[in-house]
Amino acid sequence: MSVHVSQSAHKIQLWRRLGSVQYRDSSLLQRQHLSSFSSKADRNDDLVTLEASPDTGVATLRMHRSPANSLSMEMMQSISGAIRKAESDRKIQSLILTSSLPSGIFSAGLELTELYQPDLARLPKFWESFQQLYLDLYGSRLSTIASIGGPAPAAGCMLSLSCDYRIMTDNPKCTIGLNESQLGIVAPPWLAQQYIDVIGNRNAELALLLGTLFTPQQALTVGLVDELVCSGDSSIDEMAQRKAAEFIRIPPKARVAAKELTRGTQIAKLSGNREEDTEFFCSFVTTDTVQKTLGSYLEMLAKRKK
Ligand SMILES: CCCCC/C=C\CCC/C=C/CC(=O)SCCNC(=O)CCNC(=O)[C@H](O)C(C)(C)COP(=O)(O)OP(=O)(O)OC[C@H]1O[C@@H](n2cnc3c(N)ncnc32)[C@H](O)[C@@H]1OP(=O)(O)O
Repeated sequence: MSVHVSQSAHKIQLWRRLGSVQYRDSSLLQRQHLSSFSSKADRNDDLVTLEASPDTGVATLRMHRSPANSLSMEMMQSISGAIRKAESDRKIQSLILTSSLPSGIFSAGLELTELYQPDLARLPKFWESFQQLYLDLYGSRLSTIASIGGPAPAAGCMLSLSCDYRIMTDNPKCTIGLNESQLGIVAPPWLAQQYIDVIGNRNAELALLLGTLFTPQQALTVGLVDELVCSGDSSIDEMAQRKAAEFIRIPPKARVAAKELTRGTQIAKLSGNREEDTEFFCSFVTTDTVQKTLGSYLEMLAKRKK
């Protein structure tokens, strides 16, 4: 245990050195005015919808935080709340996670305004909500199916990695992967581990280094998604329902125990390390270097749109 703590302390020092100046005051970072990236807190009440069908045992969780289902703190809390609500209904055995945005975007990952020029009081709570969402979804007793009808970068990819099965629309414009390195940041260890577990060490190593966003065909080849549906085909929902029914046919206790076999260790690891993980994140993301890179990335996104 003491070895583990001192190694982690060493890692924190390393990240601090990577960012040349420690972020202390938001005024230090007010270089650019990015008017389109200014929102922080949003209303908790209309970000997701949960539709439970006791007859089939399947619940569908639809995300609709416009414009891109990016994960603000409230959005993550809403998704976590909906997962727990579905779990509390003993008739429900399966959960389909999908987006109901007209654009089809599954999720654009973490809300970048939470990371750029962050509210320092909110930042640890934001990260804890991200950890909690991972724990709730990855550790759910329900069989979980991600129905991915659009792009799923970074934490959007994490949402799908935390499910038991991933179905994606076969549209080359819809990409998926952990692209954090392109933003000058890095996925937390528990998210990187999910990637390694799903696509294997070598694929994950390369993809994490390069920040690769896989097309659906590439994602299928590396095993990042399990099945593709022809673009424009509305049957992605039907396929998700069919898969859910297949999982439901497995006796629940055996299904949950099988899941525990492969996920229990990672879940216990983060559960016992949340404070340190949060401290690490806050000190890393607030370094001047990371803030500068995030600022440039946001500008690039805004320019690309124009
Ligand atoms: C133990 C310690 C840990 C150590 C590590 C510490 C720290 C780092 C860990 C941090 C982990 C981060 C994980 C993340 O999730 S970071 C977020 C990464 N996300 C992205 O890179 C996605 C960026 N977005 C896109 O690529 C595209 O928007 C798209 C999702 C592919 C959709 O493209 P398109 O259909 O063309 O739509 P637009 O680009 O026009 O976007 C529509 C709309 O949405 C806004 N937006 C998009 N993404 C985000 C976002 N992530 N946050 C906030 N807002 C976003 C975009 O600006 C447009 O807005 P407007 O319509 O208002 O202009």
